[in-house]
Formats: sequence, structure tokens, C-alpha cells
Amino acid sequence: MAAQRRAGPGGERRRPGGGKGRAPGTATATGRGWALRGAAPGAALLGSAVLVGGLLGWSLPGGRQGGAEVLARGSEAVRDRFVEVACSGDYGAGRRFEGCTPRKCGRGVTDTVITREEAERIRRSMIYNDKTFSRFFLFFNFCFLSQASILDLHSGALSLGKHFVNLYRYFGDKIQDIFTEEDFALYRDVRRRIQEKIAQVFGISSSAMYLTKPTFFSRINSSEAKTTHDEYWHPHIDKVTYGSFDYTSLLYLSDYAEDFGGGRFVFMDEGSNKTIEPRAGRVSFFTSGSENLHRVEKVRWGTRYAITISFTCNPDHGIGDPVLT
Ligand SMILES: O=C(O)CCC(=O)C(=O)O
Ligand SMILES: [Fe+2]
Repeated sequence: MAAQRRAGPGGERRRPGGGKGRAPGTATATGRGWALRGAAPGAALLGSAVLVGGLLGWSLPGGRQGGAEVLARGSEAVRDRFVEVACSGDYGAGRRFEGCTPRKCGRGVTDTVITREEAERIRRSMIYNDKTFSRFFLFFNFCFLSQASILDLHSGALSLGKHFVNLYRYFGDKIQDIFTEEDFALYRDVRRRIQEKIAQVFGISSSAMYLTKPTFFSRINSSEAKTTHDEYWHPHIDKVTYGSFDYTSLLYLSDYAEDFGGGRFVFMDEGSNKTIEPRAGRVSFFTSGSENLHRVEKVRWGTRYAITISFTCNPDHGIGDPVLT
């Protein structure tokens, strides 16, 4: 049995400065991919100038804090919150896919799709598995000496300081001692529920959306960045950074202000940033174009865990769920 390593076509990540990634389909989980230094000129302006949205959800946003508007506080349980923004022109150039390509753009937050318990289960399964606790813990401690570690759930690529190891290759058949079928099943179910939520909120068809890569688990702490791979905090546009993304979702696995300080997610709108404070089980999702330029604040203390799960409308860029085969 080995973890499936389906490298879907396309999805090659664009590097800062326009360069291409390393080996396509392998090193798709680099910290660099988080960052887009010098994001597309004018993107900030565009992203913010188009902000038109009122709240379409049931609840009001968390309020203002230090000049930035808090879209969702860590201390509140958000039922469903959505802010519509005008779509950028980023979806017009290529092929449009009926029932999926965004016509409605915006950002949503919900604490009702994934439970805190599920988030904690995923976090635990990512950090260690009881059966192989000592070996895996040592291994991961080693990996996590660097500030930001990323595990690509599809390719198994794990950032290790300046290098990458392929976890699935490294552990081979023993991968099933680390991730169980239940872990993968939970992950698949979580992915499905997030996909349905996005489809519902944006008025598209869930069956017209495809999971795309990279989909990755991230762990960030406050130690010094050792390489550019650790520099997760740069403003970026996911569609530019990752190419194939049309809808991005983030599942948070730990709590802002409880487990870590800093590390808030910020939509960079002109004059008024909008902040999301991570909370275990919280899902934030948004259209991936320049209407949603964003960054992550530097983590000041503690450890922040999250999963990035993203969708494309182009079936050629779709990938399968990771499964233990
Ligand atoms: O972890 C986060 O809150 C955001 C990460 C991000 O921007 C990305 O994965 O592209
Ligand atoms: Fe991003």
C-alpha cells in the first residue's frame, strides 16, 4: 500500500519574479509558493477599488481593530459570513467554464462546516500518529526546526529547511503507520463539505469544480526565516502564485491568541484591510483572483497550523483526493 501520488496536469506554480517552480508535480509545497514578492502592479488598487460588497450573511463582521476591519474574530463562532466584491478581470482571459468560472466574487467565513474536533483530529494526524509517535515526532521535530513547514498532501513533498523530502517516498509502505485510512477519509469528507459550501455561496455547481494542487498543510512558528521558503507573509494573489486556482479555501487548525500570536489572515483592500483571525475548524474561502490580494501576518509566538485546499474550474488542472491505496 502506498499513498497515491497523483500529480494532476498543470498547476505549475509561478515563482516570484515570474520564474517557474522546481520539478513540476513534486516540489509543489514550497513556502515560496505562499509568497509573491511585488504582487502584480495595481493589484492592490484593483482588489480594493472593486470592493463593493455588503454583507449577505446572517451576522455582522467582528468590527474594527487598530485600523483594520476584523471580518471574523477568533473568539466568536461565525455561522456564515460573506462579503461580495466585484470580480477582477482575471477570469476573462482564459476559457470560461460554465457553472464554475466566477461571476460572483468575494470572501466567506464559516465555523459551521467543520467542527473544532475534526480540525483537532486533522492537526493531530498531521503532527504525529500515536502508533509511530516517537519516530514520527523526531522526524517532524527535525523538519519543524525551520520557521514554516509545508506538507503537500498530494505529492507528499515536505519542506525541510532548504530542502524537500518526499514523505510518501521516504516512508514508502510505512506511510500507513503515519496516516491512517481514517485520516484520509476525514480529509476527503472535509474537502467535500468545503467544496459544497463554496458552490452554494457562489451559486456554482459543485460538480463543475475540481480540486487542484497544491493542497497543503502548513505549520508556522516565530523563529527566524532561514530561506525564502519560510517567507510566507508576502502579499500575493493565489491565481498568480498558483496558476490554476479559481477558489481558495483555508481550514484553520489552531486558535489565534490562544495557540499563537500574529498570524492573522489579511485581505489587503485599499485603505481598510480586512482581517480573519484563525480559529480551529474555521473555514475561510474566496475567489482566487486579484480582487482578493492577501497576506498572512508574521507569527509572533506559538505555532499556527492550517490547510490550504483549492479548486479549479478547468478539469485539466484537477487532481484526485489523496488516498491510501
Ligand atoms: O494560511 C493562511 O491563512 C493563508 C495561506 C495562503 O495565503 C496560501 O496558502 O496561499
Ligand atoms: Fe494565498
